[in-house]
Amino acid sequence: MSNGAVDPRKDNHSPMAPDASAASNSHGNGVVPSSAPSHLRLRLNPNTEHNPDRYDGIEMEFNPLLYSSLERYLPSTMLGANRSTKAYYMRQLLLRYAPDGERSRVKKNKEYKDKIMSNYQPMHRELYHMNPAAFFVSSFTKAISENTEEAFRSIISEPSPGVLTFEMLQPRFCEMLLDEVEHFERWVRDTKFRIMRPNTMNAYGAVLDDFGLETMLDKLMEDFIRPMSKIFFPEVGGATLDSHHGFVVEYGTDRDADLGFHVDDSEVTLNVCLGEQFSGGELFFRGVRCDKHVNVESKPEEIFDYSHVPGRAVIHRGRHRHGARSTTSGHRVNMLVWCRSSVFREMKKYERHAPSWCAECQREKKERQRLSIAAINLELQKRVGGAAS
Ligand SMILES: O=C(O)CCC(=O)C(=O)O
Ligand SMILES: [Fe+2]
Repeated sequence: MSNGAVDPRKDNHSPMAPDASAASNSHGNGVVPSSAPSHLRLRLNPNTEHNPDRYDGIEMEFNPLLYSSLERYLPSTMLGANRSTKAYYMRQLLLRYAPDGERSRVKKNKEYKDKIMSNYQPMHRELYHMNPAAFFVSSFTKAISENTEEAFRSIISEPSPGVLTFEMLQPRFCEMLLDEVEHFERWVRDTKFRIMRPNTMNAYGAVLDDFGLETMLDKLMEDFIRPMSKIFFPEVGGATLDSHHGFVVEYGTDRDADLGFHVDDSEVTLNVCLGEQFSGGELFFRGVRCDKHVNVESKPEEIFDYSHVPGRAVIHRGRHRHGARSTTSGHRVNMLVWCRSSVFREMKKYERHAPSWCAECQREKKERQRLSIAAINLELQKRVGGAAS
């Protein structure tokens, strides 16, 4: 991103956790007074003479236009309040309806998928059922069947802490998936179907779950990603991954060029390069951070660049800040599986301690310990000095 801040990357289809930038903005604008408006009622008819405020620039979950429209329904005593106060009250009101909103979002998504599934004819049907012997290289399936840290370590390299890479996909699988994605995109163009892109930061790419690959990717998560995450990322819910968002991203001169600095909406991300010929497109990593520290600068030892190789996978925590440099020639396609743990997300809400996986929280904790040990030493020296004199 141009201002250097980290973008919490979201997909369009899953419930949104409060993201770092929205949280800091709403506090920064002073939008959140201390008490909730339990008594707030709207007028039955709008006050058409009232000229509502504009709500652009206040980052909250609902569209600014919705706030402007709703403002005319506020009780007359509220109309003279400042913009932040009005926005706060309207947001509380809208949130009361959020569960319904969520239900209708899920329903719409199902309708969207059903429409694709009943019209799209897959090209390679064998992709839609997990077949480890045909999909994966033998070193990977062997390590998975042994399922020990030692077996995984024998195929993995960890060029920077928390960034694990290994050979994963057979060239034939990569080719077939590339064909399938192209075939799907051709169908989208021919039928003028309006597709949803994988997330908020890509203009190209496709959601694999939307055109039939959801069950296969669920199996990929359960039987292949989770066993590794359980060993290497237990502190972010690696053992309890239970849902995923699977998609492909596409880069090149006639596609997206690069991808800004961000964190994923995942606990663990699997990123595998499918091909084809390209130069550039390196992933750059900048350390793991919690919401509070997402924009804290990186330490030199956290700076790491990785060059994609077709068939090779990278697996990392979703909160490991990263981005992709420009693909300067050719065409690069990567498959991503953002894996989530509902248990981890629920427990995070009640967590009081600094998370063990945030490098900055751990640095702060060590600094506090260092200062308190120094203070104790100083006090001891004073006492010893006092006793001696
Ligand atoms: O282009 C890449 O390899 C990175 C993609 C990525 O980080 C993402 O889609 O979340
Ligand atoms: Fe990412």
